[in-house]
Amino acid sequence: MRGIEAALYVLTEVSKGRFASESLRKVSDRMTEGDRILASSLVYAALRRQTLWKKVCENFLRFPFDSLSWCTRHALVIGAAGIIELRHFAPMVLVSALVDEIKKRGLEKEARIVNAVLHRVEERGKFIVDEMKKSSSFQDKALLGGIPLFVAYQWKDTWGQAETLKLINLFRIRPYASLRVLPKDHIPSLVKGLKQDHIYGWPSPLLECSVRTASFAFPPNLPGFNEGKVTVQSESSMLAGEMVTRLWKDGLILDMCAGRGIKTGQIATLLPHAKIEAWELSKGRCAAARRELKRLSISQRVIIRQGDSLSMSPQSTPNLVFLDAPCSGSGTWSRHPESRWALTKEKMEELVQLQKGLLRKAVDLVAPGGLILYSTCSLLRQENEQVIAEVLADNHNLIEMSLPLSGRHVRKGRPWGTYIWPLLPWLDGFYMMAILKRNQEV
Ligand SMILES: C[S@@+](CC[C@H](N)C(=O)[O-])C[C@H]1O[C@@H](n2cnc3c(N)ncnc32)[C@H](O)[C@@H]1O
Repeated sequence: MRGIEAALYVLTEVSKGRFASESLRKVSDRMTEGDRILASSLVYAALRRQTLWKKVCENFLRFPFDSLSWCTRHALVIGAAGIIELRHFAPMVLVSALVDEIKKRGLEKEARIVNAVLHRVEERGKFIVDEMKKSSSFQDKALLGGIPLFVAYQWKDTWGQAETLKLINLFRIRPYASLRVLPKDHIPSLVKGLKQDHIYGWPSPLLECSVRTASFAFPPNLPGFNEGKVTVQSESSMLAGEMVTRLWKDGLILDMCAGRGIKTGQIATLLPHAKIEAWELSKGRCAAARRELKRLSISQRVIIRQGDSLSMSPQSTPNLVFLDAPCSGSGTWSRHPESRWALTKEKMEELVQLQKGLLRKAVDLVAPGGLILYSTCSLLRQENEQVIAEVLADNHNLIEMSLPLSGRHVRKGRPWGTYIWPLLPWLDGFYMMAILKRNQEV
């Protein structure tokens, strides 16, 4: 498969709700190394600033962009991103390959449109983008940063314009992979093994069990991966798991949203004496979580259950509830740029209702005197402080417990909880709040 064909395929998969990285991985063994690099560069350049490329193309269209077929829209976005952002290959080679792809699908008229528009983008596109860079308009800055406008305005309301512009720029940092290494005495041999694979890795100054790499992709055959000693996980995610282990004293830990079991596995590895029950709605993720726990050799110690946490009953009353809530993922938008464009105001409202429902359920379930850790990988106040505010308003026996987090990457929520700011390539944006359910009603 050629790189340009693969890029079109991946954008089609993304529009069906799939992750770009997974879709790229699916076709990677059908490509040469050069085509793999080309496909991945085009896909990420296109996805990071999709609305910007659309806007540039609209300058040269006489009818609405959205009236074109999906495939043509993808070709235009890939073409504009490639021509303006990627300087290492000839634009006309890209344009003719994209035109051929559209022709192959029998869309002769749209192929002519792609050809005409992308030639104009080649002549004028860079100038249009340079003019936007000079503009002081907030809207242009959001477009250039690849942040959906309604989110940029919500951040502006929360953090103010100056902070929001800094945050938008942080989303241009290229994310790198960090590795959770447990037991941590495996770190030296991992670093050595990575070096043999030409990957630079070094122990993180932030977390004892983390190794940072300067690699974007998941390095296959990591030394220690099959034995469960190494797991790809962002440092913010590791911090959330670590907070659970710091809050635990005794009794059952209930993980309400286990996903693929990444944090569940971390918690169970760090707390060999804790009893853990983990729930997950999705059948596929539940199966992935079971595989993950097997890889870590801890399947015996964790009960994984598939079902809706809004209506479940755990086997006993938990002393600690971990609610790693489903969210917009806005803190991980550097890593998963496709999620930026999947979020709509309506989707956001649905998520907020779900988050409130799950948090209310956590409050009902946790033992008096017990704790809840609420976390999201979102930097949107609606999914964080506002969810907490509503649940706290209905339950006067709940209070915030402070978390042992400090450093330049830590920010206080307003007024509750703590944000991890995505200041470094290994840190996603995260929010966490520990809640104590007091023993007596007040
Ligand atoms: C943020 S992810 C969890 C990530 C996970 N803790 C990890 O570290 O891999 C949220 C998860 O909640 C699940 N979910 C959504 N609604 C749910 C519900 N009502 N009950 C249980 N799980 C739910 C989603 O399928 C998703 O896997």
